[in-house]
Amino acid sequence: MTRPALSSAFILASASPRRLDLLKQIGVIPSAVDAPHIDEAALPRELPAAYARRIASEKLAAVHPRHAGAFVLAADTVVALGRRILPKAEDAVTARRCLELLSGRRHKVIGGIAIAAPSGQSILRVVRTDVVFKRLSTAEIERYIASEEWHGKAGGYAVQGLAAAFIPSIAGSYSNIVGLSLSDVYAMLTGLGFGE
Ligand SMILES: Cc1cn([C@H]2C[C@H](O)[C@@H](COP(=O)(O)OP(=O)(O)OP(=O)(O)O)O2)c(=O)[nH]c1=O
Repeated sequence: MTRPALSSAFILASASPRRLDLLKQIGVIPSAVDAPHIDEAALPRELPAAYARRIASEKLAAVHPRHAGAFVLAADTVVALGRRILPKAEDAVTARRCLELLSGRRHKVIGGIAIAAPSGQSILRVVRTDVVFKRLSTAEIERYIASEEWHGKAGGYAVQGLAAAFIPSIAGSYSNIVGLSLSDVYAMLTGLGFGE
């Protein structure tokens, strides 16, 4: 099946290959990728949704000025256990700690999406997906750690890989967990006149 490509200049302000693939899935082919470099530390007592919104908007603000006249999209994915923001796993110790916390529990994946239009107008959305993890044995956690699939992932897992075996139910957008809720991106882009 060929997907019709939508045509305005579109900058993806994200280094995430997942986000690039997700956009391609709905026929949005970025003309360029320009990754933001910002401080992603949470503020004291900052709640997960406020954090996702702030970071997505700061990523957009870091990249947008370099691309006047284009659509620019930035996003952030946060794994939240109650009021607690889990880290992006960059090492095995962090990934193991995340999996131990998620084991046998329900958590939220919160996606912040920020898009600027050539008109200068910009919009922000926060999208929530509920994810249930089965109880994980120590052996399951160690096998998952050995897979390295947790690397660079919020909350230390990737639903699009082996971790799918640990997730009996999801409520809400699946693509939001992977990195970008596609129905929300589509609604935001069409609302801003993209592809007209
Ligand atoms: C929970 C989960 C997260 N992830 C990924 C999506 C994001 O790439 C990453 C969260 O980190 P982000 O900070 O949202 O994004 P990033 O650092 O990859 O890219 P950039 O800041 O340049 O936009 O975790 C998955 O791929 N699968 C999952 O199931």
